[in-house]
Amino acid sequence: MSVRVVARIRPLLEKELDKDVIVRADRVEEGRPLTVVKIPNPKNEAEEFSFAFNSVYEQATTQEQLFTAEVAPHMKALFQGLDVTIFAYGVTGTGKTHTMRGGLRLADRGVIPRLLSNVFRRGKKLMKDSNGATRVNVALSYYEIYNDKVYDLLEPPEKRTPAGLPLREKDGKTIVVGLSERSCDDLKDFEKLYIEANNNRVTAATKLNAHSSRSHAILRVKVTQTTGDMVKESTASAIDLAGSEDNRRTDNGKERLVESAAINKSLFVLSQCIDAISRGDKRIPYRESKMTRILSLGQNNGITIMILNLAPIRSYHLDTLSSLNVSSRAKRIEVREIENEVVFKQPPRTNSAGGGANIQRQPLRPLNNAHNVHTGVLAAKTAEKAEKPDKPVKAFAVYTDKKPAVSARPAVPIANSSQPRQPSVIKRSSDVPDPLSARPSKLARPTQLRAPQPVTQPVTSSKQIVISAEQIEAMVEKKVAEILASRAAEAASKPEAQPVSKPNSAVQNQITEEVKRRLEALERRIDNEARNDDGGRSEGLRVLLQARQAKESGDDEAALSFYEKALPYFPGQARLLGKIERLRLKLGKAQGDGQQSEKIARTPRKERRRRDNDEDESYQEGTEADIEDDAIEKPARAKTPKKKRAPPKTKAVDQSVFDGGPASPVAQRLLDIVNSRDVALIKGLHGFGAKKAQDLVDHLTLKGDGESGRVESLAQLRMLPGMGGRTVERAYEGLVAAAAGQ
Ligand SMILES: Nc1ncnc2c1ncn2[C@@H]1O[C@H](COP(=O)(O)OP(=O)(O)OP(=O)(O)O)[C@@H](O)[C@H]1O
Repeated sequence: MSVRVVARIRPLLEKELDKDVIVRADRVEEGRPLTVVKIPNPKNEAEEFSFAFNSVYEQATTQEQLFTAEVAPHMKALFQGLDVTIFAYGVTGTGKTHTMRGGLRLADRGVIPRLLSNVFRRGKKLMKDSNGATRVNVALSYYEIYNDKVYDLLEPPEKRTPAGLPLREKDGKTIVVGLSERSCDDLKDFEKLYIEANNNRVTAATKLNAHSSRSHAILRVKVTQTTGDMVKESTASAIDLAGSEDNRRTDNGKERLVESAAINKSLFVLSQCIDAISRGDKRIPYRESKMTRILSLGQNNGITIMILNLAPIRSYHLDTLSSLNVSSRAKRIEVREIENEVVFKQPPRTNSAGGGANIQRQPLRPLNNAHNVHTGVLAAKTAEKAEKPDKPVKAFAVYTDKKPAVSARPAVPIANSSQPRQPSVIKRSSDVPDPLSARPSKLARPTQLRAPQPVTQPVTSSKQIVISAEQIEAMVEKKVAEILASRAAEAASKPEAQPVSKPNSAVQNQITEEVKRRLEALERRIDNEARNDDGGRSEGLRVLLQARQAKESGDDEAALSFYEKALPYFPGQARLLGKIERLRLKLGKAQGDGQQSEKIARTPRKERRRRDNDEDESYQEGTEADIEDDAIEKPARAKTPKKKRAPPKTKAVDQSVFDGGPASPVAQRLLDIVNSRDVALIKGLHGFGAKKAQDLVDHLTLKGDGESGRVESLAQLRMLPGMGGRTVERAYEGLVAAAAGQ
């Protein structure tokens, strides 16, 4: 299922009563729930932007209403073994802490105390209903991320070390090493702990909020249910993020500015992660901030609810628009709804006969991943009941009121939690392949909770989600080990080949050191590439690495095969083709199917050089040839200012295509690329950089997903911001040249 994103508009504060209200909740149709936030276009007040969410809560919404609609329905799932994450996001002073923590009066209590109250109540009921056969334990940990450092809030501030607590990845989850955990028996226990811990949290008065949170606060509520030797554990995480701040408005002093920079940076990384996930990128920059590592949006299993807090007044206008944009994209993020595994307690170790050091310990046996009955059944039932829309609608919708956008492209209201949700509505059909946004699919869930069973196959996603840095690391490590092993075997099988004066192991060491050094350089290079990757380029480089490794180990057949596999990632790359050709010759293979090789051989050197220069600049910087020749032997090349590339030489272009004339096939191709809104694709256009591509996509996104957001002609494209001068012509000529070179 997708991350559920709901918006909450806070009421006016006393000092704001005379201020101009510009944000309002709306519905797509009379009689439907509130699912739309409307806000004027800052550049044209007559125009209004609309952002659709799963649910929208207006100013008068009480704490209880929000909790009942958004959090309470997931408590059952928590006890069935699913992790639940709720986080508040928004600009400073918009009500995140109010939503999560709330006030001291009963009616003002926020999501966190209500959640705990619900957990204790359910736990007690479960124990009672099972006549004591099931025990439920609740344990808390509470920490903050302040200036990108993690501090335990359950420990007094004197105990903090300057570096804070380290993070580590374990079983696919990020854990804070050395974090304390306190068992909690009832609400009173919790409140005492929570109030004390909050006194340790860094807050300060800023111009925009008298009690501004200067840190992200993460409360983890671990629920452990024990029945006999069966242990089920799940965690509810409630996260109160610090708010982004526009320091032109805050008058922040030096200390506040440092905090603010850390807050803004982590929130920026979060928005980058959201963008990358919603685009289907392979690399998600989670690791660039501790907050995103911990939040692991889209990587964590279970249920995730994002509460976007909004202030309704004009002074927040641009900030509100920016957080509306980010959160709208967050709705595209899919999370896998998988319960945590049930484990069996270890029998106590004894020294009796049959035991002893030689006996292998029985490993903890995961139960079959029994899936969430509640949401699964509910979803299935409601999907049946739900009236079927004519066509699936994207979850994300930004549109303006200028056009009859609502009816033209109805943002199907995604049901409020108080109503059954319709996951099928917001999903793309699985049988329509969408290469631009490969997303992890939801796992099939059985409809019945199964009895404990012996180990079964672990459930895996049907699609590859991301190749993580760890996986790449593991892959490279494995390769290094393989090469070292094959070198060792080679050396052992040919003792006569070793110089007599050198002992075998010394030569081996020398070789392995060399191989290691070279592979490390390659790994570093690939890591760098992966950081900047926006397409299949790092995948291509990974294949090239394998080719290089195969060559290192003398396996020319495998090397050739890997080089050939890499070719689609770098089509027409002369050096790569040259390598393939040389290897083919060396292996005595016919060139019949190597048409490209022939083409290279016949292409005059000058022409080849010219074409190489016109090729995608990104490949020029990261070619395998570079890896071999430069990255290993030389330190990273000093960055010299990029020379402006000369536009590719093409035949005279018919100017009418730019002035509203009929679109040629190339013009249509250009428009298709632009309308794909895929930064990676657009960036590949001649004369486009990452920024220009991103700006264009942002502009189109703001215009909405309807007709007004599509570019229908090159003349129209030329009118868009940043598309002036010869930008469009250059992109067009680049495509003409590419077509001619094919
Ligand atoms: N729904 C609400 N009802 C009443 N008052 C609210 C509501 N939401 C926010 N407020 C008030 O608005 C002010 C700012 O709210 P809060 O401190 O929760 O903002 P925040 O988003 O957590 O800010 P920061 O990021 O700076 O910590 C507080 O005085 C709070 O009591």
